[in-house]
Amino acid sequence: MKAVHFGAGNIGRGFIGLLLSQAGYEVCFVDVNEAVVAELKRRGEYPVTLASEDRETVTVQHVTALSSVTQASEVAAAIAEADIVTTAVGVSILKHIAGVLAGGIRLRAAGSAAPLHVIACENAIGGSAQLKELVYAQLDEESRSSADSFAAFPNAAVDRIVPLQQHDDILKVVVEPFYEWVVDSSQMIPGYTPIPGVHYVDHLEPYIERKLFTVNTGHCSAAYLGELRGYETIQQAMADERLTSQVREVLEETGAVLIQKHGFDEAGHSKYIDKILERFRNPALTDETSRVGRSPIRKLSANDRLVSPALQAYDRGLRYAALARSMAAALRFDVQDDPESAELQASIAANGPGATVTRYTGLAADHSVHRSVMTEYNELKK
Ligand SMILES: NC(=O)C1=CN([C@@H]2O[C@H](COP(=O)(O)OP(=O)(O)OC[C@H]3O[C@@H](n4cnc5c(N)ncnc54)[C@H](O)[C@@H]3O)[C@@H](O)[C@H]2O)C=CC1
Ligand SMILES: O=P(O)(O)OC[C@H]1O[C@](O)(CO)[C@@H](O)[C@@H]1O
Repeated sequence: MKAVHFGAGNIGRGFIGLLLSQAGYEVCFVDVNEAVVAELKRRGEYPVTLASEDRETVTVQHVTALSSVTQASEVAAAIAEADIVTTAVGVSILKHIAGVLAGGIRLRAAGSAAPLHVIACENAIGGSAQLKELVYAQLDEESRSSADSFAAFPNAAVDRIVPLQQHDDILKVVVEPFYEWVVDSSQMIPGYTPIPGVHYVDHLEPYIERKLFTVNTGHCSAAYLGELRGYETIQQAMADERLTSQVREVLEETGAVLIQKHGFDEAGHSKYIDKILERFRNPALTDETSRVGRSPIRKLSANDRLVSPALQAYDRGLRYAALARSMAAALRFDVQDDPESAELQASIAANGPGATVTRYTGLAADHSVHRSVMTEYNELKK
């Protein structure tokens, strides 16, 4: 079995590539990082270490790599022969890989036209659907209808904390032991071979919303509030009791939405929150607040981890003040080397915070959630 995986970064190597390899796939990574590509190709394996007490290391084998910059035709040929294509490049990068993926699909249509699953493993609602739209925009009518007959783009939710890596070995990844990969089985081609470790569900929304609005909402809240208080890592931030209780407050707000909307059991959801807060604290990891808060514009967008649950809480007459505080803290996220942080700060300086909130969240100035964000923003400035 053959897999092509776009993005040989933290999640690519530390989670998706690992699981696919353990399931018996030969994994071909595709990346723009030429050094990582060359090393994967040369060694054909790499180590993944679990951030737990005994720090178990597994060797991921039967891997190779191609450059998405210089080897587009080889990548297309690999896609034409693959059983599965996965991505972990970042949702905003999907548009850059759509062309080569379309090329692979065209080639496959002219050849085997065998069933192909394409799964975007990104932190986004409907990631694979977004990728499909980008790929289909590059295909003509005939290729689109051919692709319809053999390719499926099931949406997925992925969860594993993999911080920035700093090792002498550029391929080594240290990951938390926990992982969850949930795939929408209703969008899979009938007769598919399940991947061990993947949880297939016929209705993904409760899973992706529970994950994004708990793990990711909580994590970025800890990062934004932590940055404001001068903490460099999530572990330092989570040692601050006041900050932890503010993060818990946020998760109680999103939890109320999730419980009401999806019927999660209240006690069970409370345990889920406890477990996630414990994962954030993992002393075997060093996770920088600047990484976890990265790309604040994406995180403040209407369909993402802060605005979406706040709007759903507002619509249901539930509380959203703590979410508004996290959004206000996101507006203060001023981190060098993060282009979205720079853009946000430039917008605040040029247009003021109110117009900036409207521009990036889509919330009108007279919306209650917008007002609440502004109240919290002014409070945080004091
Ligand atoms: N790190 C984490 O804890 C988690 C990350 N995610 C999601 O996984 C995705 C990847 O995140 P990370 O692995 O942390 O990021 P990363 O930055 O470590 O990896 C991304 C990789 O994509 C590569 N890339 C960039 N442009 C490319 C292109 N045009 N073609 C091929 N490869 C390209 C980069 O060189 C890099 O190796 C994101 O959507 C993130 O939200 C989801 C769950 C956990
Ligand atoms: O690119 P993003 O959305 O910040 O993704 C990374 C986040 O996803 C998580 O892995 C949660 O699954 C966190 O470690 C991290 O905050």
